[in-house]
Amino acid sequence: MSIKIEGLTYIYMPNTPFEKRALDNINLEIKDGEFVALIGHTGSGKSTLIQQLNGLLKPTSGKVYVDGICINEKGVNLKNIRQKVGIVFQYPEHQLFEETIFKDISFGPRNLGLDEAEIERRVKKAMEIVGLDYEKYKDKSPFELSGGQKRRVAIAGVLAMEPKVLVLDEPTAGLDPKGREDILNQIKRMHKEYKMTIIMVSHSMEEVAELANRIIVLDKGKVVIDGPPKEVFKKIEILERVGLSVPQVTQLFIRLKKLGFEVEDGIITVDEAKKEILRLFKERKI
Ligand SMILES: Nc1ncnc2c1ncn2[C@@H]1O[C@H](COP(=O)(O)OP(=O)(O)OP(=O)(O)O)[C@@H](O)[C@H]1O
Repeated sequence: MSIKIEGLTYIYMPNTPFEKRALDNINLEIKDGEFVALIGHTGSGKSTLIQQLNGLLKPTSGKVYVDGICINEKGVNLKNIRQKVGIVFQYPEHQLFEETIFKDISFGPRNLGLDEAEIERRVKKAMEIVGLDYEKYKDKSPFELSGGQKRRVAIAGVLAMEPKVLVLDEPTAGLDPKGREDILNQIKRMHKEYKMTIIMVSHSMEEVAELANRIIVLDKGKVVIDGPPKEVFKKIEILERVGLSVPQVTQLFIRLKKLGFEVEDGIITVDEAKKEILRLFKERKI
């Protein structure tokens, strides 16, 4: 299922002194199965853009197509679109409210009017994807859990709608390193095993280098770079101009090269760095 964005502009509070052009003529196509990272400095328009993907915000001008359907036309069933494109907002655990984890995760499917067996199947599957044991947790209160676990329950609530595209707005914000790693591993699984299309907003270049197949860089509501991580992280000058950087290992290898070591270009993950350092040792270049 693809998402296509044509000439999308969005202005907050138009024709007032507070008018703000948050998105400025965005053109994009996101294909089935992609893992896209959306990065950009604070205020660059990332959250505004993702809210356009399921019709939560309506374009000032331009169009958004989901699965070939223009979602901005009158009469479009937005409930249907929101089932296909699930959004996990920042700190989604703040929206947990039911007394048990089962009830919380089943809230969306129940609203769809599904029968009890189907609701249970979906809750079980969603909990499995986020790594929460169904029998152990289903009757517990979500408020008894750790921060990372609460977030997983919240994500499971969106997964229970069985979206084709999952949009995550800074899914690791505020978590400790273990919580971060767990959530990232689960997102990786959703993409690999469950074949979901993932769009992830992140401030961490390390996370993005590790996970995404494609990076879209926003600045002042415009797309300034769009490409595979290795290509994007070569454009250091543009990234710095828009207040971003490259992963720390990339910075390290750029310095090693400047110092005269014969290192490969385009090292962006810790794993690649490890292999490259081992190669240098083997070939006695360090
Ligand atoms: N409800 C709103 N009313 C008016 N202006 C807004 C509103 N929401 C966002 N903006 C403005 O629109 C621009 C884009 O904001 P947006 O939240 O989309 O950026 P962002 O890249 O998601 O930032 P962050 O990384 O801080 O979440 C900013 O200048 C912001 O101040």
